[in-house]
Amino acid sequence: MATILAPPPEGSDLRPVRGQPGIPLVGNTLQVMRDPFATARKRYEQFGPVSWGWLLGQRIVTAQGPEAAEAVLVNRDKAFANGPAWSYFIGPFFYRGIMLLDFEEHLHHRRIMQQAFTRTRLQAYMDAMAPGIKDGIGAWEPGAGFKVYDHVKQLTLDLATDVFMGVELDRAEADRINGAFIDAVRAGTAYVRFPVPGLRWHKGVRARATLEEFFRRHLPAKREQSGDDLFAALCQAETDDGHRFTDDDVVNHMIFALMAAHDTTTITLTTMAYQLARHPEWQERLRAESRALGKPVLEFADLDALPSADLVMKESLRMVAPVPALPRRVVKDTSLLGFHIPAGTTVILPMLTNHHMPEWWPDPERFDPERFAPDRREDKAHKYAWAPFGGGAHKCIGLHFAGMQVKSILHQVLLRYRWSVPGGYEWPLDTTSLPSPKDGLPVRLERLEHH
Ligand code: HEM
Repeated sequence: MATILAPPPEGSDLRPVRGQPGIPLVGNTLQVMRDPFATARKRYEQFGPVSWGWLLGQRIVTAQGPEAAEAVLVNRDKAFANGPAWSYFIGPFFYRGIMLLDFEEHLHHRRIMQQAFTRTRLQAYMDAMAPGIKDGIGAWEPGAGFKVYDHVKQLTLDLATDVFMGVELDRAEADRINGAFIDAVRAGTAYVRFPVPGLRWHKGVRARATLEEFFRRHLPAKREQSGDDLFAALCQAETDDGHRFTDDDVVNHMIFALMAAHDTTTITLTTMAYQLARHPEWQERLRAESRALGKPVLEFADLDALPSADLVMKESLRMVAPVPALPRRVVKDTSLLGFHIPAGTTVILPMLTNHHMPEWWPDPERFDPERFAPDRREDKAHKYAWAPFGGGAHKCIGLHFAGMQVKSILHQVLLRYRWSVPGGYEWPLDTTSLPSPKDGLPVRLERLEHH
């Protein structure tokens, strides 16, 4: 039975949001988790872009499509807040991370943080990660059943110690910090979960304490010395008018940035590896481009010299958006595409399924990187048709960093290895948390003799 979320104010020409809410609290959670694509499609066909239902213990309005995404992300009336919406999912572990701040305060922090993502800084991060990539992938063992996801996850985690923390750690300490980091992320990204103390939740809270203690201990030294890592950059970041981060800010932002950077890049690289295994002609095309560069390590100046890698990265981010949904809390009554949304509602932008809408993407299930080529540019159908990095005030601050890291890793891997999957293989994509292959994406990895 279709019901309305709330009646629009008398005399307004706004429409009520309709939906099939399901059982209170639980609602459509299982269907959405199991098959977000089919569920989104059905809702869109039944109710249009804006509908509501119970999801993950809350009354949730799902706002589908790029037009809704634009309205919410641009947030002209400041009706949509990040903090209360994201805190519900990740608050205890990523407390006061920049994505959880709002409005004036967020802008203030964002201006300072921008200083850690300047061109000069990015160049230094890129140089810092090259040796770690070489060692990391050099240790990969060729053969059948090589799990791409697990190896890439480990690699990005190891790189985080160099590029993000810049602290020399003995193995035991590195393992302890990595372990805490994994627990915090796992607690934070477990989508099927309510804020009830449970095992994962408690582990996450303990992990948060370990990370806080770690960063606080190293902070005085970082304040003293300059360095090419993000930790040093956040310690030194200063706006033109002299604003800097407090010690607490640095700790909170470091813990959040580690999380924001890690799983997202891992998912992007894994999706690219999957598509390049299924489409060997694309893998060869990218390899040829990398070889043509004639150098084993990608440099900052080479970032624009891999156009096919760009196309494949964009198409992979379209097919599997690493952040599958962006939540916002409505802080004052507002309207969205002519629908009345009362204060207190949580609105979700489903980026994962938006990228598969046939209204905006011809043949959306087809891997077709050329759709982003200059003569086609299907993403130009709407400014928010392709929005894996979000948009508006909270648009991903690390998007160039992500491109740099993905390309640096891919370049070295393409020169050293070839990989394949059996014909007809399709990965089992788990969409209950951040999207990832349930089987870890096993490939046959082959070492190339002359790289
Ligand atoms: C392909 C990889 C990545 C994807 C798809 C991605 C996606 C996103 C998205 C969708 C948001 C917006 C969230 C919202 O509006 O609620 C975001 C925010 C953010 N991302 Fe990324 N991200 C990636 C990599 C990174 C990296 C590598 C870093 C850090 C080096 C990073 C740092 C951040 C930060 C700090 C924010 C919060 C910005 C703010 O609230 O002002 N991300 N990211």
